Amino acid sequence: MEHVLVATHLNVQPGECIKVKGKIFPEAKRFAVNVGKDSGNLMLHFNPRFDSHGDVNVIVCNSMEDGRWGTEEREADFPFQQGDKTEICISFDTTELTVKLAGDKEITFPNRLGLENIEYLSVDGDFAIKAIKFS
Ligand SMILES: CCCO[C@@H]1O[C@H](CO)[C@@H](O[C@@H]2O[C@H](CO)[C@H](O)[C@H](OCc3cn(Cc4ccccc4)nn3)[C@H]2O)[C@H](O)[C@H]1NC(C)=O
Repeated sequence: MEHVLVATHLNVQPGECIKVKGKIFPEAKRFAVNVGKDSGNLMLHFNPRFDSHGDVNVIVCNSMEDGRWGTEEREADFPFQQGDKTEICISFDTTELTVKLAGDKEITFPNRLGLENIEYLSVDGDFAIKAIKFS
């Protein structure tokens, strides 16, 4: 997937929130929000798939360590629609990450890398960013 945005040299602390607001393309196949240390060390690859890799309307979450993917987790909820505006809020602590989604849905994912801060954010795929907010 092509990068829509890459932010580096961040210093997001546990309990702080990374808010990504934007619009999903009308014909979107997939998009991803990645947070971690750098492009090869991701605490979370958050990847909603509308129709990609044989997945239809599934959120795939994974981690990446030294360029190698971890074990995927697939979520039951899929609060996304092609063409819609959406906002996700990622926060973390030493044990897990929390992704707040529209409709008060929430997804958690283990902090497998045990990172104490987030230095890297990228947004990839069929998504037009409106705003990024660190709070
Ligand atoms: C059933 C046997 C094959 O399993 C499939 O294996 C595919 C290839 O690993 C899985 O698709 C990959 O899943 C990853 C998350 O686990 C990512 O979503 C992959 O796409 C995003 C992506 C990022 N990058 C950049 C990259 C790649 C390597 C190192 C550094 C950056 N390349 N592809 C995406 O290609 C796909 O989710 C997986 N499907 C299942 C059902 O397990």
